[in-house]
Amino acid sequence: MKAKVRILDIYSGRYSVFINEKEAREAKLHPDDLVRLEAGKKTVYGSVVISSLIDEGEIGISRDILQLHNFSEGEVITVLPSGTPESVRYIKKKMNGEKLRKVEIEAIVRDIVDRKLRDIEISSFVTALEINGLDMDEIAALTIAMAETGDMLDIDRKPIMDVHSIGGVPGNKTNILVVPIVAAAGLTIPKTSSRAITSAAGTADVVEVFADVSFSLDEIKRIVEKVGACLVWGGALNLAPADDITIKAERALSIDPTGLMLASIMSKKYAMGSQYVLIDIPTGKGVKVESVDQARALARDFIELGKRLGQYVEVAITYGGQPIGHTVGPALEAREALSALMTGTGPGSLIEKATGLAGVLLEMGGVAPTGMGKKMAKEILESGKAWEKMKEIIEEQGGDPNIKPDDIPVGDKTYTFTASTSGYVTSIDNRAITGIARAAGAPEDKGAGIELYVKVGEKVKEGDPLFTIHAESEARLDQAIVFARRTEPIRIEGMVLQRIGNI
Ligand SMILES: O=P(O)(O)OC[C@H]1O[C@H](OP(=O)(O)O)[C@H](O)[C@@H]1O
Ligand SMILES: Nc1ncnc2[nH]cnc12
Repeated sequence: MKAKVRILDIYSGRYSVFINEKEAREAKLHPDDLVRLEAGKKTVYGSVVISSLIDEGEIGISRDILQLHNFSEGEVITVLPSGTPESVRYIKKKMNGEKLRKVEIEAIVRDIVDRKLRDIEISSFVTALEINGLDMDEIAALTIAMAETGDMLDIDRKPIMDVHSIGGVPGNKTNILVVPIVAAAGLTIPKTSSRAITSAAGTADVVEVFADVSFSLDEIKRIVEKVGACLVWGGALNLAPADDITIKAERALSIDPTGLMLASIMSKKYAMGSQYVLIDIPTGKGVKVESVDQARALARDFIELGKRLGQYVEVAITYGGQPIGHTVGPALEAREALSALMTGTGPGSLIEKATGLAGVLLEMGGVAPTGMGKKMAKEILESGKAWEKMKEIIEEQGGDPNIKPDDIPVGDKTYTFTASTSGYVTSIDNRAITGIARAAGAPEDKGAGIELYVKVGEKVKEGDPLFTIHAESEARLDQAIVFARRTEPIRIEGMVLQRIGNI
């Protein structure tokens, strides 16, 4: 059918197309059916919403659809039903535990990017990958398909360095220190990050507190050519666009299937033209990788995938048994990261990890002799050179380079938990800490999160403060308090762990 475009001020996070009830009946279209919109040479897919608010002869286009193509008000377009895409059959194959061929993986990725697959099918694909996994041939095919369905960055500098954490550990603001340290040593490091996937704050969520993170490829090229680095959100770019679509499903389910994680991370690195990549695998209880053996196996996969993509990859297995530093949540983490850069000091776990990772990159990039990288990274941090570089990055990314960490607002609804007994802290539960910060509103509420006053091994006295929850609303604070009471994230030697009666 032909219809006149009516642009609707609706933004729902779904690609909805609104059709008049009578016309939908005549065309045998039902709610959530996939339709093809043809405007000249451009084809866009959307899901049907039936509405009497739309007149006959009109088609309502949501703002989400406008992001895919700039339809104009009153433009006449063709609307056609679209059958189930062939790639759904391949998703079912993976659900049954079968190996996918390269062409099948390419079809799935193309249909994800073209929005022919809806959220429900994408979630099924992500779930099938979580349950049945991918082998290295499938991962390589997925990585290349993800990269090649988007744009590529071409920066005329060598070598191009990169760092990426697989995440999972709360408070992991480390790369906000690593990037300026490495760039201050003269290396080029165009860093893209995702927003939170399983945690309460992804690096992009934290940087966004004090600078813009959404840029076009041309803007990134300009920033990186000027200051040697950036700290941006990969999702704002058309780099491996299938990645950010699948991340949405991962975030909703709080899962990060290993094969998809490898493809997702490495497709972005490939598209950014990175030649030397350092992957951080936080390892410990309650994170994505719980044992060193698992971390080694994953490291081998990253290195092998890098070889197939023509990249030199090294992996650092890092301690992920408790949160990094003392803060969790975008604004609180931004304060801690900026303060460490500004003063050259901070929590041991943050400084040690950041200078350790930066040191590896300095050696990989050939600016530090083998074994001397960490020392050089520490000197760059302590001398203030990393902070100077960070100020350049902040300024180029539209932030205030004279920002003071304490100027950053944090949630003013607070509640502090205290020690119920005296003793040593024996464990801090990563999952519970993330759950509390998320219940408090992070990462969407930037000021929400947790300030930790103790770490594993420290001695506390009964009544000492253990952690403060910050939230932006009383309702969120109450939810976080309930979650914290239920999970008791900080364990102290001598504590009664459970009370069981009436069995
Ligand atoms: O912890 P979760 O949310 O699962 O993982 C997502 C985080 O891990 C990576 O960190 P980085 O950008 O390398 O610092 C991603 O980019 C993202 O910020
Ligand atoms: N970009 C990304 N995609 C998937 N998993 C990740 N873990 C950390 N970063 C990730």
